[in-house]
Amino acid sequence: MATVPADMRAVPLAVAKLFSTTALRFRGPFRLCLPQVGKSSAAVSATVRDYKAPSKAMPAASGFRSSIHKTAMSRYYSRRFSSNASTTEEVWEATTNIPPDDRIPATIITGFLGAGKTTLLNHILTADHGKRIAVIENEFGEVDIDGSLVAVKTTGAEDIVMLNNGCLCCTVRGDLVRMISELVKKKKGKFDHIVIETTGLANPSPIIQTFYSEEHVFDHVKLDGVVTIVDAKHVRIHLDEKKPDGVVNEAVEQIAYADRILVNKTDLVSEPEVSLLIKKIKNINTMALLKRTSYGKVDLNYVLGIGGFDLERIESIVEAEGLNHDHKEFKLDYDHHDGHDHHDHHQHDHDHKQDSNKHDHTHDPRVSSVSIVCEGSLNLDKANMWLGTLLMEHSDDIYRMKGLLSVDGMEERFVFQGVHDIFQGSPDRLWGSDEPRINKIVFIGKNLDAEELKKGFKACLL
Ligand SMILES: Nc1nc2c(ncn2[C@@H]2O[C@H](COP(=O)(O)OP(=O)(O)OP(=O)(O)O)[C@@H](O)[C@H]2O)c(=O)[nH]1
Repeated sequence: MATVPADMRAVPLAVAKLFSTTALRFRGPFRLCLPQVGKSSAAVSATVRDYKAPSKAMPAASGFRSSIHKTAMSRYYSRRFSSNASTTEEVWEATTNIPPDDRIPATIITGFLGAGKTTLLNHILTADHGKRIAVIENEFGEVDIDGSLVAVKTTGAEDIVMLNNGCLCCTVRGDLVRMISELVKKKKGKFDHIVIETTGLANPSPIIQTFYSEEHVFDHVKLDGVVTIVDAKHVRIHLDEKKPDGVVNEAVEQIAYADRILVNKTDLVSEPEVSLLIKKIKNINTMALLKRTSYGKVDLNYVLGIGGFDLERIESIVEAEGLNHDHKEFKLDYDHHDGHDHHDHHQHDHDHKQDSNKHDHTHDPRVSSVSIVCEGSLNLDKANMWLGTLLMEHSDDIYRMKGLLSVDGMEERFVFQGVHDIFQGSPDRLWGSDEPRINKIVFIGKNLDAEELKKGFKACLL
């Protein structure tokens, strides 16, 4: 089982502490790190509790192939891991443990069987965006690799590795790690971006976690975003499918983890059907941006280089939450002066006002988004305890979260993002002197108790 380096792990783990002056990445019992009041602070990245590593046993034949595709050469722009970690000496030492962000960005393309993943991939590979793209494909069963990927022929793959019979989220995650490691070792400098196409039955969560839990991957590759392509014609059947307790509904999960959602095959359905579907999708994930597409035709900037896991982008994401650029009807009616939440129930109410005939609650009701928008400043200790305890107790159910917080005594805003038990946080820019201190948090997950979350948050306010 790969672990994070010892110097990153060597932190006391006893106390739940979220905001801190140190930048650490660790596993073990939870510690969140809040800033020490009066000191500048740096990023923190943490794994909340011990992560269950994938089995190292390789299946006899497992489901990957990788290839590097060339289009025009382009310069790769590096970005820092976290924005402005102006630091004390102690902090500086810690922050040096976090690799500078010249890591290779990786995009996960997910979506149910037949939704159009390969079609989108081909669009990406044949478009003129100047990026050299390494592709990792995960297929179930035997496939004709040359036949199934048109772009291999048109762009010329430098290297193809293919493995079959396994789902990336289950048995072959070890292969993903190995493949990324090999790409980095043997081909670094020859590609600018990695695109991973999952099988239609993959749950994105373990794949996302691989980018944080596997040292070799984390050090060289950063997750750029999860793009979920949805079959507008058929997805509803899958979203509505009742699964036995404990069995994942992949179609719902794929939507829940997404940074970008492409509602594809819009040529096959009527406009009202698409609108209704979009409402269902937004009930699951209010955070992702969404576009309608046909044959995966989308501006590539919309799916590549999106920084879905970057702390620097948290603001735009929490600002945009519910305000989908493609579908303005999902704008949520924030009251910036009274703390309140937006939950799928709220969204349902909202939708019903617009169309009272459409009672469309049939997706897995356990997966939803909760947003909290509230002015005020948080007591440091209470916030640490609340968020720490929340993740300790519910990290399995919290798929993704993002937030921007005002902490009492801290001059900067604190931004964070998390996936289950993985937490990254950092102070970003200073609050403006006249700027209202508005906290914004979005949770996406299973069985989220909106009232409880709201109550817990409010109890941390001064
Ligand atoms: N009408 C229509 N067909 C589409 C569209 N996008 C993809 N298709 C077709 O849908 C079929 C499945 O597309 P793929 O791109 O192979 O889907 P996939 O998600 O990779 O499929 P799996 O790998 O089997 O899960 C193909 O025949 C595509 O040509 C679209 O927007 N409209």
